Amino acid sequence: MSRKPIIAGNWKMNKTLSEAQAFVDAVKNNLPSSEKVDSVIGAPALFLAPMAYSRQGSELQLAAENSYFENAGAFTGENSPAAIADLGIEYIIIGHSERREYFHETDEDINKKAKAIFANGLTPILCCGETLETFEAGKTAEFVSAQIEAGLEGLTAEQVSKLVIAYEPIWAIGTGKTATNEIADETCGVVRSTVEKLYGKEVSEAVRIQYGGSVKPETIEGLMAKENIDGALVGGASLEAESFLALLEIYK
Ligand SMILES: O=C[C@H](O)COP(=O)(O)O
Repeated sequence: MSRKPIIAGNWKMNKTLSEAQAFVDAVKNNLPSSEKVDSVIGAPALFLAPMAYSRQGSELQLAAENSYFENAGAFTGENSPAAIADLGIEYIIIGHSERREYFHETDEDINKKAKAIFANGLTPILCCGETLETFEAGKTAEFVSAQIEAGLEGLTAEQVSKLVIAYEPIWAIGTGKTATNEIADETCGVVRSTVEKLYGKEVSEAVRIQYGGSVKPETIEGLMAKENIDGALVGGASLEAESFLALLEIYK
């Protein structure tokens, strides 16, 4: 089965609105066709409404970097998935290791977010990945499998077949240490096998799995050639328009 690649930037807490708008202006007419690849930028919630307006008519898709799991209520400072969906954007990233580590998000929170995002008609990009300690102890497969099982709890087969999962070894994020293509593919394969165990072959063949962690324009082609890798979630190399476009060059 051929899965459409999805290359997603994750800006994290970077840029001002004027910088974000300059980025959209620079990339919006230079992206490959969405028939070949989904080209996505994950931006701070503050910028999503103006970016959704200025990307109109282009191939640029947008992601929020997080949301809450309730649609409304007394949750000061949180962003509603319903309000994000109303902006007309496509994805919400959930369970990034920075959210898990610095904001103490649990697998249970992340699972509730996945359900809320699907209920609002958007697609979650569900992140998983192990620490250096877990990697060095040879426990990556069991750790990542457990994160996936907990994250998918109660989702339907139809939902999971539309899901995007990002495997990001924490030791490779922002460190310049990309996992080798083989390690990245092997663990993306573990993710796919976990989905197969839970939902069967058809769903596991449909789910798209990204690798993330120090992906650069020079390294993306080798990663994308691997069987189990369907895309990339990219931090640093997505911040400049030129570099983001270079990540997509192989799809032009
Ligand atoms: O979400 C993106 C990842 O955390 C990777 O960031 P990085 O490409 O700067 O290593």
